Amino acid sequence: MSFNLQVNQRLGDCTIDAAIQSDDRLIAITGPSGVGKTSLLNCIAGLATPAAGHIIIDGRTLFDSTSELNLPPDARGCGYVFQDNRLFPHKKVLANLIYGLTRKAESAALMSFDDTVKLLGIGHLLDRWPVALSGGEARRVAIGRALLSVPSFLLLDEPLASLDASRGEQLLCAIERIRDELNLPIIYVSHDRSEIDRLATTVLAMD
Ligand SMILES: Nc1ncnc2c1ncn2[C@@H]1O[C@H](COP(=O)(O)OP(=O)(O)OP(=O)(O)O)[C@@H](O)[C@H]1O
Repeated sequence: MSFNLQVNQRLGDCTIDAAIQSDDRLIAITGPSGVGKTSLLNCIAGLATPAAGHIIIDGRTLFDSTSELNLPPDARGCGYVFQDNRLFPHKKVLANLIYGLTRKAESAALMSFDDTVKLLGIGHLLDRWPVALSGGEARRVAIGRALLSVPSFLLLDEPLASLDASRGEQLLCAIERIRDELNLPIIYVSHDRSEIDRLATTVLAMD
């Protein structure tokens, strides 16, 4: 099974009570602003600890409150593309991209560096500083960096937010290819129903 998640968490006034099981390689999480979508991703990445539940991805248990198993973030193999990208501002795009790659055998890569750059259309940006990227360019670099880190699974938090229709369509096509060509479990967070209908058949609606 690709995903077997049950997460209970309380954050201030917000209570997360989420459960989903799916064999799909891409599942979507949707719901209104403030319902806890990002907090749920943080639990899956290991950046926050649920009060109770389990997180099992591709048969690998990352968290289980019953057996008190809680893998640290760097043992989870998570490629996390944050809403605000979080590129290293002091490294050029090329250095951001190879940051993860240099820590692992290049032969283990899901896709070669050149193919990743081509898929995301970022070849002309390699010598730029992050501060000189548009929102859509930075998002594509962040996805490239996550893919090149050879993740066991990918978390995409509102990846199309703040992009215009044409840039959004380009990125959606790239995500469809990642979904179809790489054998990688993906969790896609969005509040946009049309994006979700296009990408996912398994949807966790939080409310
Ligand atoms: N560490 C924390 N302590 C207390 N409350 C928190 C904490 N982190 C998040 N929250 C609250 O939990 C709620 C859920 O936040 P979260 O960012 O997960 O929502 P979201 O569904 O991703 O929203 P958006 O769609 O706007 O990004 C919010 O009310 C937020 O203020």
